[in-house]
Amino acid sequence: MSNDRTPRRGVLLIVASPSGAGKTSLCRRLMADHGGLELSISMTTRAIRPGEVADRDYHFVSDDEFQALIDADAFLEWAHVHGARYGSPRAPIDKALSEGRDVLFDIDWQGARDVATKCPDDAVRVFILPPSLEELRRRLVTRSQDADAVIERRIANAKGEIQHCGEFDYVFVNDDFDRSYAELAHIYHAERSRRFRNTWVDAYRETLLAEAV
Ligand SMILES: Nc1nc2c(ncn2[C@@H]2O[C@H](COP(=O)(O)OP(=O)(O)O)[C@@H](O)[C@H]2O)c(=O)[nH]1
Ligand SMILES: Nc1ncnc2c1ncn2[C@@H]1O[C@H](COP(=O)(O)OP(=O)(O)O)[C@@H](O)[C@H]1O
Repeated sequence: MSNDRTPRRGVLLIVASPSGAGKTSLCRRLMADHGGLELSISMTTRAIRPGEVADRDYHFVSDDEFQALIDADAFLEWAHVHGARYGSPRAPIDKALSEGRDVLFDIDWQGARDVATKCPDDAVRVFILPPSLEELRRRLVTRSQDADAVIERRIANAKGEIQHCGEFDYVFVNDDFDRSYAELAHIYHAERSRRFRNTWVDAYRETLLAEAV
């Protein structure tokens, strides 16, 4: 029997959380463990942080460049978040899906809602809650990549984001990192296995049924 598991229909796995809850760390590990998963690298008008790498973490662009991309309909979705603009470029997503790969998004609730409206069968939305707002602050301070005023703004925005967690398909609390990672990986594996995504099964079944026994 062939080991070919194509064609298949890709998952658009969206991970959202308030800033500091741990979504970037969880997404990085999921990417490292799964070769068939492509990270959607967003465009943003916010400043680059210490430790970030341009075109790996984000494509950093000016306001004018971002506007030109909106005008060219180059985003699957975009939104204002924490005073900057962020968007998911359409072309790499279309390419990954056409090649049968899955796409991982680290985007906010507005982007999650938009992608789920545009791609209702393929979007899978995961929301990550912090154990407490006090712990959220501790993580943002420990990460030490943002100025105090930026941290305060993110904490102030956290409640607004948490209010939207009811719109998501899956929600869990990121207390213990390894346990949370296992939860995210299980969600991804289960969603990948859904029958309608695995269109190769039709041909596989016929081969099995034709096998002489
Ligand atoms: N709608 C949307 N949100 C995004 C996109 N890229 C990042 N975000 C969200 O913007 C928020 C701020 O991201 P960032 O500046 O990296 O801060 P962090 O959440 O502290 O890592 C987070 O909620 C991200 O998930 C995007 O392309 N579209
Ligand atoms: N389960 C956890 N327990 C303790 N610290 C964590 C946990 N998950 C993530 N962190 C730390 O919290 C900080 C914020 O995590 P990050 O992944 O950057 O969050 P986000 O992308 O949601 O803003 C980082 O320093 C990260 O190492």
